[in-house]
Amino acid sequence: MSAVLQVEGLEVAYRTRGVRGRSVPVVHGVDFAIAPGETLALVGESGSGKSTIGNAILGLVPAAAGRIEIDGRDVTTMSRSARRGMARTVQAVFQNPYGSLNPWITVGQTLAEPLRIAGRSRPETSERLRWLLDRVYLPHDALDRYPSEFSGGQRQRVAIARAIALDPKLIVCDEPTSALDVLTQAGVLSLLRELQDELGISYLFITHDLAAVREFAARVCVLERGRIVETGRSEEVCDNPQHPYTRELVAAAPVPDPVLQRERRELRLAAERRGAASS
Ligand SMILES: Nc1ncnc2c1ncn2[C@@H]1O[C@H](COP(=O)(O)OP(=O)(O)OP(=O)(O)O)[C@@H](O)[C@H]1O
Repeated sequence: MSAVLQVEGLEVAYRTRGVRGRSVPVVHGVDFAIAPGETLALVGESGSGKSTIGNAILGLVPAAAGRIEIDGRDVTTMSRSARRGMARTVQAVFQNPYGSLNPWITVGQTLAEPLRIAGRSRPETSERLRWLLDRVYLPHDALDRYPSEFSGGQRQRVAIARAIALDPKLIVCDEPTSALDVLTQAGVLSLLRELQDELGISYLFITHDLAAVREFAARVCVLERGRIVETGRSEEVCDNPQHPYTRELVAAAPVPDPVLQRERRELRLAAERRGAASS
């Protein structure tokens, strides 16, 4: 099966400020691929270039050299408008659910925006909004509420709903749980996995958290100063006591997110009641 994402010889450099600004390379000849429905984790110390690679894939920073093929199309050579069109295929979930949602618009407006840009009709949009909320276990009345009325985990679920609105093939998850408490982290990861099983999405999972990698990703690339120094199955990298990164690993059993569990239960009961009433 052909890869959803193929990165070859990727180089990224940032320009320093000022009139004598020079180019500082931070990603050096990175290669990796992600298959349909697969999760690949990108781990490495702070500053090793993980987010820069994610941002290059999302078109937020330019590639200095190399290819980034998404769904068979090299996005590094695309025009801006063609690149914007790729938003249907590749989406992102970022670390901070407090900052990534516009606080001035309702959840309904947030989720409707990509659908409006994609030209969906009003009836299609309202049906899709309800479908999205069901997928992330939020009640339909969430549509009229503002981000400030939700917990961090619930906001991250809104961000996930927005990311899946247009059926993307790939989601770049850049530290999607690191701003959340431990209980909520496991809930968000289990939701991402559930969506992967249902919708076949691929994830590039950028993280420091090896326990999460072990739980969530089949393969992992270890990045050091902008270079991939190791690629392997996550159990090989995470369970190897000799590996320098395993020192960080806390053997954390997945912990259920109590809020997500309660909401799932309530929604299930409500659906059962509706079913009983209509039969
Ligand atoms: N906008 C920018 N302008 C200039 N340099 C940058 C910029 N963003 C990142 N860098 C530099 O690029 C290098 C890689 O940063 P990046 O954020 O990709 O690393 P990271 O592995 O994601 O780190 P962290 O885990 O802390 O998020 C670092 O040296 C960083 O200082």
